[in-house]
Amino acid sequence: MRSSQERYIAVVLPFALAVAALTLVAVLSVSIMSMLRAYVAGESHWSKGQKAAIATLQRYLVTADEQDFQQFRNELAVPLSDLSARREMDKDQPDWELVRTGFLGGRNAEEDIGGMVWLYRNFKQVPLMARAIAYWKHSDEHLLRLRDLGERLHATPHAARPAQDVFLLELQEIDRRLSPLALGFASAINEAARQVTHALLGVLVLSAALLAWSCHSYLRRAFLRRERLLLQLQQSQAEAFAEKELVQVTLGSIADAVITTDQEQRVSYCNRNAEQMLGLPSDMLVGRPLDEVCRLQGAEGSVHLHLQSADGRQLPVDRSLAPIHAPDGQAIGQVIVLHDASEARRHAAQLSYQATHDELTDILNRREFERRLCELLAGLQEGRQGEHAVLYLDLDRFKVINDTSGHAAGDELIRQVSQLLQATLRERDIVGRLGGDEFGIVLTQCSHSDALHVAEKVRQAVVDLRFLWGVRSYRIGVSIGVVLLAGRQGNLKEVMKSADAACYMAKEKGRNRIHLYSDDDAELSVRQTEMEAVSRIRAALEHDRFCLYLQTIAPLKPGGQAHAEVLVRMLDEQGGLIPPMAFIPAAERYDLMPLLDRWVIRHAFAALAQQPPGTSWAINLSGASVCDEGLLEYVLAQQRACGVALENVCFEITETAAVGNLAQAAALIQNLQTLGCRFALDDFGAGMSSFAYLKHLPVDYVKIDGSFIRGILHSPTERAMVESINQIAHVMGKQTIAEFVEAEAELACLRAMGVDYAQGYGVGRPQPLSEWQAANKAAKTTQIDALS
Ligand SMILES: Nc1nc2c(ncn2[C@@H]2O[C@H](COP(=O)(O)OP(=O)(O)OP(=O)(O)O)[C@@H](O)[C@H]2O)c(=O)[nH]1
Repeated sequence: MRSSQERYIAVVLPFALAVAALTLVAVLSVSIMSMLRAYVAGESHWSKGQKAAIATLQRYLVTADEQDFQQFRNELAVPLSDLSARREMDKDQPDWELVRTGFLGGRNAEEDIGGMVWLYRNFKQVPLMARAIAYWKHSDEHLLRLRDLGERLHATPHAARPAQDVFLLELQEIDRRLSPLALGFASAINEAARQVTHALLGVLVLSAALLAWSCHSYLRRAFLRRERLLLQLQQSQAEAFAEKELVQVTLGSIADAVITTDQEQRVSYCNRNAEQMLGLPSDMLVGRPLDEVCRLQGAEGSVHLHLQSADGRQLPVDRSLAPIHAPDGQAIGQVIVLHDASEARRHAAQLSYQATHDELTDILNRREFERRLCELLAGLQEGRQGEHAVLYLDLDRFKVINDTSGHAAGDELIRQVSQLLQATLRERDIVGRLGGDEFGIVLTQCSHSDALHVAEKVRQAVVDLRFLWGVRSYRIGVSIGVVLLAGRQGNLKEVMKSADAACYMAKEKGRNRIHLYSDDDAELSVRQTEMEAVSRIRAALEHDRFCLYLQTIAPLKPGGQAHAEVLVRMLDEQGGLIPPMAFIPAAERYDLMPLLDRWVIRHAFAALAQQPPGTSWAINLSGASVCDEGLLEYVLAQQRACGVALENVCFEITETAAVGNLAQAAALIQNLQTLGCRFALDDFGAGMSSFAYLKHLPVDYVKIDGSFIRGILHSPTERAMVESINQIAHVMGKQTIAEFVEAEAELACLRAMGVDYAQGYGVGRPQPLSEWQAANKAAKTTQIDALS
């Protein structure tokens, strides 16, 4: 952008130049005119001198008066002086004094001489000037002749002069010559003056026209520019107005309070919401110091503040500040935006409450309970002093209330127990619902002896609670595990595990009692080992860390079809095999078998669907799965998912599982048989009254318990048992499978008895699925041949 000085120069300079040019032209014109006028005046003196010289010489010719002759000389000196001045000027290096003396002698004014010299020197080549000078130069010869004639006449004595006529004639002849030259010079000079006058007049007119034209175009441009600026201004004004209007409407309609201040922190604007929040109208706010009208409380620098309005109300607000800057960057105020945070903070408080409290009981949830316990343990780790205790509570036979009076009754009881616990305990104790009918209590700063008393007080309070639901009245008990905390002691996981195990022990020992955890409690350690196994099984289920093994069941009669039993192995985190005995008992005790059975069904079905047609596998079902009402649907869903032929699936259930759940087992067997599945009764003979049940169980195969097979070669009783099982099964239309067959002799004996199939190391060891697949492909037929 040009500075104002530059703009001023840009405007003024053309005019200054035009005026200077005009002035120059005017000065030049006047000077040249005055120089020409000097030459005209000089010519007049020259002519007068020349004329007077001729006249006085003529008179001298008659009078011979010396005075006349002197006058002649004086008069002639005028043109001759001009001549000498001119001749001096024509030299390369003129003597200016001689020039000046010459022109002065020509009766020229002293002040004109400079201009005359300048004009002569600079314009002698210019045609008009050159013409005048030519006349002037032509006169030289005649002037000099006149001088000579005069001198000659003077030198000739009067008497000796020739006839007067000779001189007179010569004089007249000179006069005749000089007169036209003088006239020519004068007219040339006048012509020059005229032409110069015209030319300068033209230049002047042109310059004036030029000046007028540039004035006109400048003014026109300036006028147009002004018009344009005016127009822009009007637009800009309209835009500014619209923008201001938009800002005002926007600020007025936003839900936050907007306040602007000036440099002195005085309110310069506030919108409608600001008026409401601050409790004063705008005209009472504008101009007042911000601190006076907007009183905020809260930590310095915090955006979460409380605003105290003029009428004393406290409003939670979030504040944001933004400085306002002038175009030069200087801060000229700020914008303060206050957001009414009541709703947001209420919502946040509610969310935080929900995240930390149990929905049903309003006491702490498990996560918050554990977080607080964790804090306490961290304090102990850091060396903080104090004795505390953790109580793990599980209501006894709570299920009964749910089952007899419904879930709503159970919920109500859980609520009442929560209130009871809170009422029984001190403020500073931590009470939370850990899930279901389990509660956790941390007795903070409570001596160990007191802790056991408090636990007992809690137990008693629960026992004393008479829960009424409709016409029914219930009394419940609670089993409590207690872990005493002091000094550096374990992490949260360990403490909770110990409390849980202690609670379990309280249950095991007959319920409604307190069990104090101690590290060297043998029963507890068994329980903890089992619980660890349970968590390992759960993790393995979650991460699919199981694999399938297969053990061949070979036919002992020609034409019989080989099949195989599916066995499951667990993998540890490193992929190592965990034998069934290390996890099946724990899975059975902690109700994980249905999950495990489902895992096997899903994977075995998928693998079997990929086998050659006619391949048949037996899958074990635990007692718990026999009672699993959803099992049938699960089997169907898996069949649909992988398309396995159910005719190739045989389920094995143990005799004890079947007998323990006879009705469910019979129903399940029938339902699955209808779909094409077959059934085998596993470990047959192990039970006390196996035969009595066999007729109620419509199985296809009976698997003779391995304990009998081991004795068939040496014990007549065992052999008789196997024979009778085999016979009775055949009579009932079932096929038999001998388990744990190891020796060739056993095989021969079983074949002789007419047992249909054999399974055991003597037939084939359990193999991983892939190995079994490869081996079975090749050996499928030869194995049968070898056995026959
Ligand atoms: N009404 C209700 N029942 C629940 C809730 N959460 C879990 N349960 C039930 O509470 C019962 C807890 O059973 P358990 O603690 O295993 O058994 P119990 O009947 O108390 O018997 P023991 O603990 O062995 O003495 C289960 O039947 C759950 O379905 C709940 O929020 N409301």
